[in-house]
Amino acid sequence: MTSSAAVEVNGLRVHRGGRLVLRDVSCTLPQGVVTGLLGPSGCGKTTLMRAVVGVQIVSAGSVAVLGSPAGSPGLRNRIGYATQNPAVYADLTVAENLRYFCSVLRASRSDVQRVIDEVGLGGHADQLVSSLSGGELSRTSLAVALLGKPELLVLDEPTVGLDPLLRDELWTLFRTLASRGVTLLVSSHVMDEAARCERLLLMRDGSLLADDTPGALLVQTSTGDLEQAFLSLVRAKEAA
Ligand SMILES: Nc1ncnc2c1ncn2[C@@H]1O[C@H](COP(=O)(O)OP(=O)(O)OP(=O)(O)O)[C@@H](O)[C@H]1O
Repeated sequence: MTSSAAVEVNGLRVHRGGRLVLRDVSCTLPQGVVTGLLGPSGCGKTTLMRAVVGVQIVSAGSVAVLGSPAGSPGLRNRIGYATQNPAVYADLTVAENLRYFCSVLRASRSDVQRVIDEVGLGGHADQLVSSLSGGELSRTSLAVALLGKPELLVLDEPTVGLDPLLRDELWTLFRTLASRGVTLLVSSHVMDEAARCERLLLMRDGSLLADDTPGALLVQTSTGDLEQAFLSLVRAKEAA
């Protein structure tokens, strides 16, 4: 593992439900960088994220995270993971959930207010989670992932259902965190989010089509936008 790599994935192969859903995936996540994981629904984004977090049974290959094998007990408090289906308690308020997870993680109590402010949920802190909108719920899940100042954040479609203003604010937060040295892996199936990432992993049908900067992908494919670049890479692979 190189010193600047927070995550190194080598020859990762995963079966789910008897099907091969990750096919020899290899990639590197540089430390302090926002890496976008993009590709169509069902291509394997969540599965790759689960492997990085260490909750996915793998058939072959290796995943090293912050210098240790993924899933090592010592990594637990160093990684924040926000899933697509928020794992928060519906019958507690936003602040109660955060106080609960704060004690589970043994994070500082002052973190609760910090993360509420970071995700813009100040007006909803005392609201029951069961009454939140979809976007507020996903921001609550993101707030939980931010507790304890993790070194690696794995965020599965954190901006789904958010209006453009909130999306913009969250991407600004992601870049601020990265500038402090946090490594972020952020999935999306919306190509217009790709341009906001410093690096991109483009995925299709369980394989990586590209692991590069948005600018380099445009140059490599001689295209003007990342949607076209993705299509060009798909066609090149099919023609090969
Ligand atoms: N528990 C499971 N059992 C069997 N197959 C599964 C399971 N979970 C996921 N899969 C399959 O694995 C493949 C990859 O799924 P994954 O959730 O990683 O895709 P994704 O790119 O994250 O999709 P989306 O953007 O829709 O969330 C899909 O074909 C999916 O149907």
